[in-house]
Formats: sequence, structure tokens, C-alpha cells
Amino acid sequence: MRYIKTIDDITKDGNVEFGEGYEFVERTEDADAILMRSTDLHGYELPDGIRAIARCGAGVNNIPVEEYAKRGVVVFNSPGANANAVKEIVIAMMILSSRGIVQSMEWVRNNAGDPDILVNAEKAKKAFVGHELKGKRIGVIGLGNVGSKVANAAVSLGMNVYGYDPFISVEHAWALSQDVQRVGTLEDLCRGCDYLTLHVPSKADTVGMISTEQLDLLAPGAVLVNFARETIVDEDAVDTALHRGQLSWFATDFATPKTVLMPNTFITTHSGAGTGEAEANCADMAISELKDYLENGNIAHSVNYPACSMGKARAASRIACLHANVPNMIGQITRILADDNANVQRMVNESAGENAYTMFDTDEHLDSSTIEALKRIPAVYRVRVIK
Ligand SMILES: NC(=O)C1=CN([C@@H]2O[C@H](COP(=O)(O)OP(=O)(O)OC[C@H]3O[C@@H](n4cnc5c(N)ncnc54)[C@H](O)[C@@H]3O)[C@@H](O)[C@H]2O)C=CC1
Ligand SMILES: O=C(O)C(=O)COP(=O)(O)O
Repeated sequence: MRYIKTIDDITKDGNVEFGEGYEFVERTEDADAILMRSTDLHGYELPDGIRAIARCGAGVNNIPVEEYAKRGVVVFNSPGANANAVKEIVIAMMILSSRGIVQSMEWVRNNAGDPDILVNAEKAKKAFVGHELKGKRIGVIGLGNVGSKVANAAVSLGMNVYGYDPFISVEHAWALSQDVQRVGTLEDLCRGCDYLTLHVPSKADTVGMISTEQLDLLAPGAVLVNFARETIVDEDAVDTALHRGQLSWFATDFATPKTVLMPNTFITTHSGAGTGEAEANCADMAISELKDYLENGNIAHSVNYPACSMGKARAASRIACLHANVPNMIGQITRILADDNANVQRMVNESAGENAYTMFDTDEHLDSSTIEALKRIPAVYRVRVIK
């Protein structure tokens, strides 16, 4: 039996299925792995028994991924699984910021008792005249799973679309409409934009990336949409730009003590991924990642360890070593296996950044003294006897 601790409501209806051989536990101390969403794990006391964490969703700034890597904990996310949901709400925010829809609905609600409301609405409506997205210039920062979809949707709405992403993946570059014009600098992207939308992760080079300098380059009265993370924008600069009219609207998914006091805002409850479809997609992907890791040692979509697969564990024994990406690891591991006279059927070694993963199948079970010797290799963080 394997034990899973869930943190956060993974789906609205509470449906989360791991299937046979798995049980949910209340206490993290009793779990092998964690399935979670947005809870902040910085400062969380993670028990040593936890081998893996799957974040149902994209952003992992709520998880100390490098610290966990050094403890031999593999962190997964579910790339792309909620991207369509975010794309749709971002487009909705752009339309809300352009058409006086909310204000017009408010007028109707406030005049509900007027017997001549139908006639008076005809007079009131000029206050809610907006403008169309078609023909406007939009800048998209970050052309990953969400940004590439937003950019393509904006193209299909007839907008002039500019994208900025110095680290774009080949996969996302392929997925991008040819009508999206790629720009080499953040400043060139911002210049003259009527809409600016943010789709980058929160990390050292993106925190505060939208500040006065960037906002001043936008077209006067531009709309800023932030469904990425609250940290990406300098909130004081946004507040000033709204007061000055440099920004006409700020649509954000993050209700911070500062954003809630700003004028001309549409603020949602971190609901970008809030659809049944996105929740189900994220949960499905995260659960299958966890199961393949716990049962076979395979890693897909980890944010702190390399991808690695040897298929189903069919040999007598499968061992995985999580270790630092330093020289001579394979040499040290194979020397210990040779001392045990172990016959290795297959072995893979992959690395990503500071961390690496070595997994092998052997014809027979290894002695416990061999496992202990593997654990004693200085740069080894964890050894898992998968089978
Ligand atoms: N509001 C919500 O509910 C949701 C918010 N998000 C947020 O949106 C972010 C993006 O999500 P995805 O598109 O799924 O992630 P992704 O990883 O597919 O795409 C992120 C893109 O940002 C680019 N990037 C990284 N650093 C950059 C920089 N300095 N300048 C420009 N581009 C840079 C990367 O190259 C990548 O293409 C997530 O990290 C998360 O913070 C994601 C999903 C739901
Ligand atoms: O996927 C992301 O990065 C999100 O921000 C979604 O967060 P959530 O899972 O809805 O709490």
C-alpha cells in the first residue's frame, strides 16, 4: 500500500482517484507523497518519509524546489493542464476592460425598480460605450503553455500580437501562430501596447519586471492583465499608473492588500485555473506522475529532477539514486554494485541543473549492506529500493 496526503482542494467536488494500492492519509508523517495546489510550503516541516510532491498546476513558486531536491524529494507539476482555462479568463478580462459590461450590468441592477427601465437603458447606454479588441496592439510576456494560447487567441480576435520570451521552448515556438511577432526586449514589447498580459513564472528575473519604466512605454490608457503571479508587477507603480490614467484598467487574479484598494480593477480570487476541466486535467496528470514515480521510479514533468524513464519495473530489483550532478557518481555507484557481484540489466543516468538521477535494474535483490553503501556516497541525497 502507498499513502498519499492531499493538501488543498484538488477538485471542487473532492473527486481524486489513485486506484488500487493507494490510500489517503490525514497526517503528512504517514504519507509517501503529497498531492497539492497553491499552499505555500516555504517553512513547512516536510517529514523525511515524503518522496515526491505533485503540484496540480503550473506555478511552483510556493514550493522550495531546490531545497527539496537536496533532500531527495522530486517535485512535479502539471504543465499545460490548466492553460486553456487561464487563456479563456484572460480574454474575458480583456473584454471586460474594454466594453463597460460590468458597469452596464451594475446600472441595470441599480435601476431594477424603474418601470421604464427598458426606455431609460437606451439613454444610459452611451456611458458604457467601449472599444473593440480587433486592430489593437497586445504584448504577451511569456510564450509558454498559457502565453502561447493567449497570443494565438488574440490573433484570431484580429489583434496585432507581439510576444516576448527569451527562453521559449521549441514546442511552444511551433505552436505559435505565424502572426505573432516576436520581440527581443521587454521594452520593445511594451512600446505602444494597448494591452499587456503576463504569463511568466515568479522567479528572480521576473519579480517586479513590470514597473513604471515598462508601464510608461504602453499606449496611454492601456490595459494590464496579470494572471501570472502578484509578484511580477510593482504594485505601487501600477497604482500610480491607474491614478494617472496611463492604465485604464488592471485585471488581476491576485487580491492583495494593495490591489484591492486600487481604482479601475477587476480582481478575481486566483481563479485563473478555476474550471472543472482544468482541475480534472491537473489532477489526472499529477496523479499519473506520482504513480509512475512511486511504482517505477520514472520521472516526467519534474521541476527539480531530470526526466527519466525505464518503463515498468519488471526485473527482480529496481533501485533509484537521487544525487548531486557532480563527476564520478556513476563510477562510485557501479563500484559498489561490482563489490556485491550484482548483474545490472539496465542503467540510466540523467541530469538537470544541480541534480541528477541514476536508476538501474538488477537480476537479483541487492544486499542491504549494498544499499547502505550507496546511501553513504557523499553526494547521494536518497536511495530508493523501488522493487
Ligand atoms: N492564475 C492562475 O490560476 C494560473 C497562473 N499561472 C501562472 O502563469 C505562469 C505561466 O504558466 P504556464 O504558461 O503554464 O507556464 P510555462 O512554464 O508553460 O510558461 C512560462 C513561459 O515563461 C517564459 N519565461 C520565463 N522567464 C521569462 C522571462 N524572464 N521573460 C519572458 N519570458 C520568460 C518561459 O520561457 C516559458 O515559455 C505560471 O508559472 C503561474 O505562475 C499558471 C496557471 C494558472
Ligand atoms: O497553476 C498555477 O500556477 C496556478 O496558479 C493555479 O493555482 P491553483 O491550482 O488554482 O491554486
